Amino acid sequence: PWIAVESDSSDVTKRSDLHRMMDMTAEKLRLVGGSVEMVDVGMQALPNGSSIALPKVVTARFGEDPSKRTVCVYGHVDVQPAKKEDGWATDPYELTDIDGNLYGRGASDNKAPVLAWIHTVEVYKALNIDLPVNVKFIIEGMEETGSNGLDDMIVAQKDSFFSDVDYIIISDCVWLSRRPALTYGTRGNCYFFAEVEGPKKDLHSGVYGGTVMEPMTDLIGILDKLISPSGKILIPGVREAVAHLSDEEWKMYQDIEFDLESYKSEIGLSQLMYSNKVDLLAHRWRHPTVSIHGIEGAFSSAGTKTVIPAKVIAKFSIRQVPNMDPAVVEKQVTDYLHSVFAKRKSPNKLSITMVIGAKPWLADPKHPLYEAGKAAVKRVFAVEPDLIREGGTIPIARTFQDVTGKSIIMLPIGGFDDGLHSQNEKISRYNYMEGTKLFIAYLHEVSQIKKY
Ligand SMILES: CC(C)C[C@H](NC(=O)CN)C(=O)O
Repeated sequence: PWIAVESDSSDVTKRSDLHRMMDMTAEKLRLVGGSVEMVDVGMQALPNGSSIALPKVVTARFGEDPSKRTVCVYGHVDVQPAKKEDGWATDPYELTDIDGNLYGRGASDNKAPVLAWIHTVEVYKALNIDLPVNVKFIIEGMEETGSNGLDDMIVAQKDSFFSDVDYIIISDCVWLSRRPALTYGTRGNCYFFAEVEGPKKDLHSGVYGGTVMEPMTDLIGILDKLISPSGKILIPGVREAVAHLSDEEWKMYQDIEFDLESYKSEIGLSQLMYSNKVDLLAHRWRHPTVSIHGIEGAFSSAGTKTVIPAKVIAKFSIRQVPNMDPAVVEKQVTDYLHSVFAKRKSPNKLSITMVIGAKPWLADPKHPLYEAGKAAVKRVFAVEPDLIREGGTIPIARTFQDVTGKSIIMLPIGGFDDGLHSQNEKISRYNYMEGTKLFIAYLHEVSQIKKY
């Protein structure tokens, strides 16, 4: 039933579904014996000046034994948008089991991993075995749009909910290959809207074309100046801020099992930006990049409408890395695009807004949490895990680290080919089941950690 809920946090018309999803999450946690709270995190301001209630954050607690360690599991139950007509083979909101894979929007990102964690505590209860550690949960519904409201909640509950938490565990990422992995870094994300506004209404391109400077032409012109075809970011100051790749990191990347040919065939491309493993991994994990996601207001349906759109809004984002800072990136991008736009001498109006400013996160992979992770992976899968970073963003990871001062581990169970945010997202039954075993084993290993 979780997949059937269209808990798309980016679409305000789906907000009631998102509220229902949070209620279902709370109910599930209650059913397995948790002390559950639904925390009101306030309102979300919308671009049109109105506001809408944010989904409540669900917290839960299992066990309060002061002699045990306490872990806090973070996850999210909101999803990215999905429509069957995007090219899905099945209904994205109907869980479909094909050949041992469970398809549906949010299957891997992040509903199944959240359920696997809930099943973990349920298993201990069902077998009448005491949990080896106290377990807390914090499950949100706005991760896919930047975790709106959660930062403030963490600050507010730093000395209450988080006071007895020793470690934070996040399972909102995927393995790099078929080998299980432990993740010690994520990139951040600065998400921008660039709006170009021209005539007061859309125009017929035959009647007016050639007489006006078109907003869409202006917009495409400035977007083209963000990044070169070979991937060089053209915004002054951005590349200069990036932390240097150390010899130790280079060696770590070199030792990781990763096949470029399989990567190419997984995504259906004959050529990649880099042809050696270390460069490719470094540009996936610890270099910034610019991606252009879409243009609102542009004609995008089938057919041939000959319109000059009056107002267009580009959506693009910069995955940022240590030592970049979202506030600095915001200024660099805004100043640069305005200067590029000024050279066009267009009468149209440009405005740039940064709507997400999520920081990158980096942990020490030598921390005992990672040793515990290695032991748990070995126990369940009988292999050593890869130590990897993640190119995507968990907006709240850095806040957890900075505000609570607790150590974090990312313990993924999703497969490398799960298709997060894409068509036909899935999680395999194998990863779901073995992943649950991994979590069960991990709680035991964490209980064995000596004071750090
Ligand atoms: C800020 C982004 C929208 C966050 C998003 N996170 C995830 O996909 C994590 N599962 C991302 O695009 O990286």
